[in-house]
Amino acid sequence: MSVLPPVRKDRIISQFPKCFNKGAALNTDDEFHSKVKTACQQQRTGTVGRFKISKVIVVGDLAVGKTCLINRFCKDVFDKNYKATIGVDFEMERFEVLGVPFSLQLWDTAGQERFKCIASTYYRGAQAVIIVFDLTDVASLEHTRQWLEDAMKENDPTSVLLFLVGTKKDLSSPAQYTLIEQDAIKLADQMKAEYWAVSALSGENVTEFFFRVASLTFEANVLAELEKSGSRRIGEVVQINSNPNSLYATSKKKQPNCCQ
Ligand SMILES: Nc1nc2c(ncn2[C@@H]2O[C@H](COP(=O)(O)OP(=O)(O)OP(=O)(O)O)[C@@H](O)[C@H]2O)c(=O)[nH]1
Ligand SMILES: [Mg+2]
Repeated sequence: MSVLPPVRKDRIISQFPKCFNKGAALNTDDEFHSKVKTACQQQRTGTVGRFKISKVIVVGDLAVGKTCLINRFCKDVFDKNYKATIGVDFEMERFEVLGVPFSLQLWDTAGQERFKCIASTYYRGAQAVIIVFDLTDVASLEHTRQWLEDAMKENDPTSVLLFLVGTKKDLSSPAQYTLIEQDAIKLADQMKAEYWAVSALSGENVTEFFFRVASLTFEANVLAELEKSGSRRIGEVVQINSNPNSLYATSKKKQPNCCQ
């Protein structure tokens, strides 16, 4: 019996969400991976959908808008007053991807230097890292390299999905935006991160961005499960017969009876 309420209707993902910019995307596919689609149809996603919760950490300079970004998505609110995050906070978001339940644990970390040592103890075990900068503050973009380095000290760079997100899009003029976007795309490419530009105030691209995070994380998880299981089918119970005689009995049956 499930104790959880059904997933909210606006958290159901049935189509592969598009990237923001094809020049700085983790993948440019139009659909979920065919292996992933088949595994979901056949309910062979293993631990994904049953016990697995994927950890996502959100890092970046103070006041770039990490908390506002998360709050816009999770609670659909925006607070214009700055309240620094002390240490960390987290939100759980439940999705249904291709019919499979999937949860993200979003860790909102503090950007202020004095809370950084507390926050960094929560970096470990992330499946996705969201590095946030303010589109109106070029220094915050420059600092993203350091945030990436710190986050990667605690994680396996080969398996973590990276996102570079510019916030406060509503505040930047088109000319200012074009300039900073060029640098951000270059940097995202070097980091092997996917670039997004959003506004927590207007909500522009916020849902699209988190759907993309959920879908890419889900896809990576299912592919990893499929790989782990190798040729064996995920979810299949391998039965090992504990009676050694049964093996003998089978082969014995096949033996020609030489006494006849
Ligand atoms: N105009 C505008 N302001 C924003 C946006 N996002 C955040 N802000 C403002 O920027 C300030 C800082 O936002 P926070 O989300 O608290 O920043 P933070 O990155 O969580 O800061 P720390 O917790 O100290 O690391 C607040 O005053 C917000 O109202 C946005 O998209 N547009
Ligand atoms: Mg905060």
